[in-house]
Amino acid sequence: MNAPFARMNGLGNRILVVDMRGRGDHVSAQAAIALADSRETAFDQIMAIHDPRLGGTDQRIVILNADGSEAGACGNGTRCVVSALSAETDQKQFTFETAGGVISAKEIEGGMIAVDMGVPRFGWQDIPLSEPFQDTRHIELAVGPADDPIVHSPAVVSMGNPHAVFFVDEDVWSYQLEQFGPLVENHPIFPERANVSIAHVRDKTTIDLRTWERGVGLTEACGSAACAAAVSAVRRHRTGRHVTVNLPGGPLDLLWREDDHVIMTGATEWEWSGMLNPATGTFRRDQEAMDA
Ligand SMILES: N[C@H](CCC[C@H](N)C(=O)O)C(=O)O
Repeated sequence: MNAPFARMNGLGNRILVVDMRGRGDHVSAQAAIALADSRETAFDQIMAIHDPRLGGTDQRIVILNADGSEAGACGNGTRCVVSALSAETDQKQFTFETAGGVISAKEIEGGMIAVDMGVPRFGWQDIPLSEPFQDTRHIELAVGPADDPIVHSPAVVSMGNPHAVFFVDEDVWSYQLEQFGPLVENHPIFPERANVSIAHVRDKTTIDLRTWERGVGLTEACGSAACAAAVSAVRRHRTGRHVTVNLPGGPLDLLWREDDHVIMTGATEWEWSGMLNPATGTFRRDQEAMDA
């Protein structure tokens, strides 16, 4: 039986929201890879909406990367899920179970969606790292020649998924992230791999950010990386707790509240809808979308 899906994006982060409610199966890794390979459905994350299984949650979300691996968090995709669900009913506030923990999100004015991404974790076992680093604000890791590294000493944090953030002095576009991103993603210090970002702090309230996503590659936007950069900048005394993070696809508003929760607010966009086979990834677009 085919499942309805929508192609959406959160600041250019390409998301397929698949409605798996009322069924027992899953979107397979094979289907994910097939959909990622097809030009029309090429995506960064699949957000599969399943029936809830934990009390107090509205839905369970299974998040898949383009390589078929599972992710514990996806901020941009979570906003797309809220936008899709709130279009169905009058409900504006949701609580989701994800592999990375329970998160809540709500639609606010102007179609913007705010996601409570939960509490960042900084312990080396939480990220996880393969070696005990006590101070995860800077870990010993450098890319390039030892005497003149291209980037070095990233801050590391788990936002439900692992992140390494290199703070740089130059413009983020002057770095070949596509070259060293995969090396850092797969470095043995990260036993579960990592999402890799370069961050440039413009001023106390503004960060520019580019991300190489684990299991995906370069993306227009990565919401959990924006959270990772914002909390890391605070830990390094570079910014205040409320910042704008500029991603290639647009800005996100980030607030690290005093109760430790990280609130990420931004836009989403619906592109088109269709039906897909969750086992194989074959799909068809709705006729009206094709005629449009
Ligand atoms: N695009 C996502 C994150 C994807 C995470 C994924 N690449 C991983 O952790 O494996 C976001 O907006 O937060």
